[in-house]
Amino acid sequence: MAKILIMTAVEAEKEAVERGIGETSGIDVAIAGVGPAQAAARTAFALPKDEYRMVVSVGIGGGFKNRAAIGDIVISDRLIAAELGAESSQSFIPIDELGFGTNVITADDSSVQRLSSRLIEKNQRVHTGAILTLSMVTGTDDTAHALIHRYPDACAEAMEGFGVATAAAEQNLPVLEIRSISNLTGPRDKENWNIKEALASLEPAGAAIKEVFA
Ligand SMILES: O=C(O)c1cccc(C(=O)CC[C@H]2O[C@@H](n3cnc4c(=O)[nH]cnc43)[C@H](O)[C@@H]2O)c1
Repeated sequence: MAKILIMTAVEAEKEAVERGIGETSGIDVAIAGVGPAQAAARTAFALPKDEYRMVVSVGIGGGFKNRAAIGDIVISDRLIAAELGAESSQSFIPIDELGFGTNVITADDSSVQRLSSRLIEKNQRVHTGAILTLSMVTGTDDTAHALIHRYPDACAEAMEGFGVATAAAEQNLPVLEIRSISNLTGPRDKENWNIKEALASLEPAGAAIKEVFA
């Protein structure tokens, strides 16, 4: 049976996910690197190495205030390249409207729901919604508010999901993104990042991927 490919940005995320998965031959976890370009390139490089039926981008991320708190898990129903488009004096114009492709890749709804239910059974706090992919961590309330204004269903932001999804889509493979929240989006405040708690939440995420899909 074809396998599942999980892409994490860094080794610490990979190790956390692998602890949750335990022993299995049906899932490979690979390092995507940080940022959408490297994530797309590394995913495209990994996919021909085996036969895969699904790709999952997993890692820590920033939660939008009042939508996801530190330690919570967000599962994407839409993976969005939040900055892919053009700025105008009036508003942001997404690349779809410019006629050059899309900045939204949609996840399979039943996969999102099954994974969400499994994580709730594991007593995780779970949200489903859009996850934004950015090249720069949001560092002001103004930017966070502008992003929410542009994407009202956004729950979290990170830097790899749309890159991973773009490589998967090129192979007509379904994709999911799962983020455990390490920080809230807004003013840069490293003291309030809790990477340890977010990495701990990636373990049940890995276990749930295995139990639901593998
Ligand atoms: O600003 C710093 O000093 C700093 C220190 C440690 C890590 C960073 C990162 O930018 C990590 C980016 C990495 O983690 C994901 N991530 C986590 N939170 C966010 C966020 O609020 N916005 C975007 N990305 C986030 C991201 O996917 C990268 O893999 C900075």
